[in-house]
Amino acid sequence: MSLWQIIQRLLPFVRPYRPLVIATLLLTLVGSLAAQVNPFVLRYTVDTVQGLLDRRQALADGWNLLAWVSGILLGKEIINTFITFGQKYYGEKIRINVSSTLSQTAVSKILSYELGFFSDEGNQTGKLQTRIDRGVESLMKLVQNFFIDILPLFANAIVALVVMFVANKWVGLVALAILPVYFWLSFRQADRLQGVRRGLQKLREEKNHGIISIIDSIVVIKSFVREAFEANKQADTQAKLVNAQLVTRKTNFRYDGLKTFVEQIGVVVIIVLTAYLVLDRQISIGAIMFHILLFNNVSAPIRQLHRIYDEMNEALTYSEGFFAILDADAAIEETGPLQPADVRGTFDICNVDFTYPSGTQALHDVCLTIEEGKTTALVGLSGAGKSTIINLLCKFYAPDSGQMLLDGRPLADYDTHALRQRIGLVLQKNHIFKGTIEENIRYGDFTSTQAQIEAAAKQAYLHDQILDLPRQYQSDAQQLSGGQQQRIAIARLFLKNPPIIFLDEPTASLDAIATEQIKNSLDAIKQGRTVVIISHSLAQIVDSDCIHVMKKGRLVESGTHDELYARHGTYREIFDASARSLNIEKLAKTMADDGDEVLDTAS
Ligand SMILES: Nc1ncnc2c1ncn2[C@@H]1O[C@H](COP(=O)(O)OP(=O)(O)OP(=O)(O)O)[C@@H](O)[C@H]1O
Repeated sequence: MSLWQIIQRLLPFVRPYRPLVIATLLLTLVGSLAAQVNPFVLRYTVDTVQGLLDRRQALADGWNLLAWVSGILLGKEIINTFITFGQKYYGEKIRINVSSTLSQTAVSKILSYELGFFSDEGNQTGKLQTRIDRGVESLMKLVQNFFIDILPLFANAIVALVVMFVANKWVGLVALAILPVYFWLSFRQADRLQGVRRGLQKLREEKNHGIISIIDSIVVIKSFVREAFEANKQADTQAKLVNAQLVTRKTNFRYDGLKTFVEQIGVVVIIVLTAYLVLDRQISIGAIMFHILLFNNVSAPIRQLHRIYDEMNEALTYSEGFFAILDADAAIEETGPLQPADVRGTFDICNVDFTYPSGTQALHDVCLTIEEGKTTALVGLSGAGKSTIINLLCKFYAPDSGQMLLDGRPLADYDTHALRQRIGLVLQKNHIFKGTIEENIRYGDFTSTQAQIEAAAKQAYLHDQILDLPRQYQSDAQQLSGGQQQRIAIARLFLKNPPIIFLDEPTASLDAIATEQIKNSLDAIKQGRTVVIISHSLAQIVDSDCIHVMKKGRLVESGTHDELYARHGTYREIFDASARSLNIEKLAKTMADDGDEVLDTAS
């Protein structure tokens, strides 16, 4: 991306602040004119003092001059203070507002993207966050450089250069001759840093991703005593980062030294030249100070040139990554025109193939039907593709090929948001947001009253446990146990009250009593709704109306529990293995013995 392209991309974000931009530009112009007052005043003072000395009129006549000069310089400084304040404040105001709009735009964009966007390697947590943070930060530096640094400095430099030329063309030429060397050095410096900076960006993303994954997996790390291993992994990235940062600093220091040297050559040449011109009686003695001060006005911004150019290059690097996030239009979730006012919930999946963006083909030629108002179970070993089917039914992903119909209409034709409003999804692990229990349950329906929230918590068998907490519904939801968090997800489902329900291992993290309670609650809510349930616990699915059995991404069997059991196929294999793992014989014997005891006592 070129600087011009970035400026064009930034314009729509800056445009709402047009009056502020104009005010800043005007202040800049006035400020750069005011900055030239000092050399003029100094030249006048030196020449007048020299005249007084030549005419042997010393202090008595000098007071008047000093009073005028001090008045002009202090008056100019007072005006300058207001100009600088206005310029900086308006510049900052533009910067802060544009930064906030950019961040908000990135957040809104990300929320509109499909799940595949987040599984891309460059968009993992931490990496994405670094790209947004760094991108906005760099773009803001660009806005700051332009409105707060470059404009005033360069306006100053140009005005000073013109004044130098007007005063004496030879001095003006010396000042002008230094500039190309300075520019050339600054550009070379920035170019050398360009490659390193791209590397730095990647390393910073990697470092942040690494830290976030350490926090996410801290329990596993500690339980396997892998602290040293994880620290080493980070140390490797850190070492590369240190190396890249040192290269950057070394390059900077080398070029900064060279540039200061070139600048000092300019100062020396101007002193020698102006002294010669004074001795040759071409200019007054005050002109020496006049030109040195003006040259300072020219070289001050040029001294900043590399920093500004550098930051601009940084902005180029990081803004590419940032705008790539804003521009990922291909990742925007697809939607259709159909508003499912009254969905019945019959899903027909025909010859569906599906491959995740990572390249894993999870479904092969799957054909199945999910009937409205019935409970359908998906059964299969881990990785068989059960959750993938739910992902497709929720339109989180689109199939590679084949047809997916809801109530006879292509799923793709449905308005995605409206469709999801009618689907309740409970996963094995559900996200609990930072906030109170009440806020987390209300996520299911923002319009619900406290009474409705409590009713949902009661249905999820969570209400009594909440009442035992010191702050009850206002307690921090993230501090709840895994099973309690699961019940929050189920309470959200009750509150949402959707006609279609997808349950992916909904009771996996619950204890036996809670599993039974929740099963009863879910059995109640299932009535008259279309339910798809995935569970490794056969007790959850034996009484489903239809069971589809998946194996390695393919549908291998379908039928009721009795039909599939009798078939001696994959379902029977899974069933027998489950029974063995539960030690059913022993359990049955214990229950039978207990039954005998009860009978004996009765007789
Ligand atoms: N987000 C993803 N990106 C890439 N591959 C994925 C993703 N999710 C699942 N897969 C792959 O797709 C295949 C099917 O996974 P899926 O989660 O549908 O299986 P499952 O039957 O639900 O398994 P489990 O019972 O363990 O939850 C697996 O090989 C898995 O590795």
